[in-house]
Amino acid sequence: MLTSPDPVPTELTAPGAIRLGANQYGKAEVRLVTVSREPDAHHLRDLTISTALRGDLADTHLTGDNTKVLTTDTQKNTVYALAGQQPVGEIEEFALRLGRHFVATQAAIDQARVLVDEHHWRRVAVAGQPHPHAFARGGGETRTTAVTVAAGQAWVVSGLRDLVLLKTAGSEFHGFPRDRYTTLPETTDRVLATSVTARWRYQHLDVAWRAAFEEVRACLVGVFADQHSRSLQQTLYAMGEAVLAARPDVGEIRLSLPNRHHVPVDLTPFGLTNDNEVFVATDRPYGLIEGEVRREGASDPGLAWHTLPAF
Ligand SMILES: O=c1[nH]c(=O)c2[nH]c(=O)[nH]c2[nH]1
Repeated sequence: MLTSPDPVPTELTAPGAIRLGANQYGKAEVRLVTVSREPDAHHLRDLTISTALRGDLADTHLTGDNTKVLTTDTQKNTVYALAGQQPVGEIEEFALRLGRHFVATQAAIDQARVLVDEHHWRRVAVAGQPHPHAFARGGGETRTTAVTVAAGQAWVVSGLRDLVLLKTAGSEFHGFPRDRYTTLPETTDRVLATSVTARWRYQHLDVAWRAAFEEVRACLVGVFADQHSRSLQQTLYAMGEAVLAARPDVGEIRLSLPNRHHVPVDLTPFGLTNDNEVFVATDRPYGLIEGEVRREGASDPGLAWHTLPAF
């Protein structure tokens, strides 16, 4: 005999209003390369740009009426068109131009988010001379910005990622609790390595973007190199503290520091000693140390961090 299934609790079956939640749309990872051809040398910029628009976009979702949808194809074209009208300048300036363009020209759009990554190329040297128009991709480090434009306001969070740092002295790690599962030896002399992702919020827009970026980067690198580290956590805080001390225009900084472990290899099976000179660099798993360092009394971050991650 067939039995009817257990009744489903009514609160799970009762019809409730179904609504559209938060949404945004845009073109992700538009690749833009510009060459400015000056008489003596060419200058190269290599950017990846993502746009995302928010606003009165219910119709396209609910009825398929696209009258308020500035197409993602148009957003991509706008990136190229604005780059063609004047030099892109600093990534923050270009992101602000793009974001302001979308909010100013589209009645239905009240928020634009623009992420820009800058990829580095170094001018090559040939016979010791800087070449006028040949470049080599400069490592993996990327300069980033995330700009939000809304109702006459704008917020800028700039940063970097894949800044790989390593030091062979000045790093200890000990004093941690040992339980029945702890095997990690204490160390007073270890290799410390990480790949820095950093994002910091500017409290206003009147900033010399490149100089500010260089100063923040120099703080991060300088502290990593010079601080005597008792943990990557201590290093994270010291890096953030140095940035906030150097840059009053930065309200807070967020850091993500993977611990790229360098483990001394046991050479005793080979009848050898390892005097802290031979390591295996392991890629996973890795410790991941993350945190924010904030300034008391910083300005309201508004929508600044809502850009990150993209959604
Ligand atoms: O700097 C460190 N912090 C940790 O929390 C940790 N944990 C670990 O295994 N090694 C390290 N190193």
